[in-house]
Amino acid sequence: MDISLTGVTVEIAGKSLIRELHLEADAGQIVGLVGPNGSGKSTALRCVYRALTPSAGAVFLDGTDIATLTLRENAKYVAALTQDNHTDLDFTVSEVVALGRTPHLRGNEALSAKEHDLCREAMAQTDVLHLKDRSILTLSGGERQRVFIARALVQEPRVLVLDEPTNHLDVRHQVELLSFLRKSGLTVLVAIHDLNLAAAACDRLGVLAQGELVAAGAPIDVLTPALVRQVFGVEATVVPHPKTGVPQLLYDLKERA
Ligand SMILES: Nc1ncnc2c1ncn2[C@@H]1O[C@H](COP(=O)(O)OP(=O)(O)OP(=O)(O)O)[C@@H](O)[C@H]1O
Repeated sequence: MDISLTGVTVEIAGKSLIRELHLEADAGQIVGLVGPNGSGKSTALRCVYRALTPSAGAVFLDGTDIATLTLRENAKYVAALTQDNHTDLDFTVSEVVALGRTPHLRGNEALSAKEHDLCREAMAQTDVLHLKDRSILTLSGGERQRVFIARALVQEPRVLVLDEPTNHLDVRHQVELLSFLRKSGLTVLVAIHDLNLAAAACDRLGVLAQGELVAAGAPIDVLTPALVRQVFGVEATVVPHPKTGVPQLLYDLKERA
C-alpha cells in the first residue's frame, strides 16, 4: 500500500506546525523523517494515524483520501507506535498486545485461536514472549516499547507509522527491529533521531526543519555534511559504510578550550 502526503499543513492556535508537506512512500518502502526537535515530525505522523486532521492538504492511501475512511477502516490499514504510549492501566503484556486486534473485532468478540497465535508470534518477534503474564506497569522502558511494537504488528497493518521506535531500545533490539522492518514488506513511515540508523534502514529520507521539508531522497543524496550543518548545526564527516556503502556520520565534537 503506498502513502502520500500532499500539501499537508497543520495550524494550531494560529501557529503553523507543518507547512505544505509533500512526502511519498511506495508500497514496501521505508521512509524516514529526520529533523531537529520540534521540526514537525510527530505532527506529520499524527496526520497519517488520524490523531490530527490537516488544516490543508490530504493524506492518501493507495490513492484514497484517508479523510473518507472511518477511524476503524483507517486502523485496519495503518498501525502506529506513538511517543505518548504510556499507560496507567494494569494490563498484562498479553492483554495489551491483544488490544491491537480491536479494529478487526466486532463488539466484545473474543480472539480466535489464529489471533492468539498471531499475538504469540508478534511477542516472539519483539522478544517479549517471556514477559506475557507480567503487568505492563512493571516493565522497563525498552521492554514496554517492544510490547507496543508487538501490539502494532498484530493489527496486521499495511502501513506502519513509528514515532521514535528505537527510543529506549538497546543496540541489539534496535538492530533487530530495523532489520525486521526491512524484511516485513510493510510500508513504513518512521521518525527517527539517529541519522546513522536512519541511513541504514530507510530507502528514502525526508528532512524537516521548522515545519518545512528541506530535503528528500535517498540517504546518500540527502545526508551531506552541508545539510547536517544547515539543519542540525553540527559538523559531521560522512563516510560510506565499509560493507553496505550507506552513508554514516562521524560527528566532530568541539575541542576542549
Ligand atoms: N497541540 C499543540 N499546540 C501547540 N503547539 C504544538 C502542539 N503540538 C505540537 N506543537 C509544537 O509544534 C512543533 C512541532 O512538534 P512535533 O512534536 O511535531 O516535533 P518533532 O519534530 O516530532 O519533535 P521531537 O524531535 O522533539 O519529537 C513543536 O514546536 C511543538 O511544540
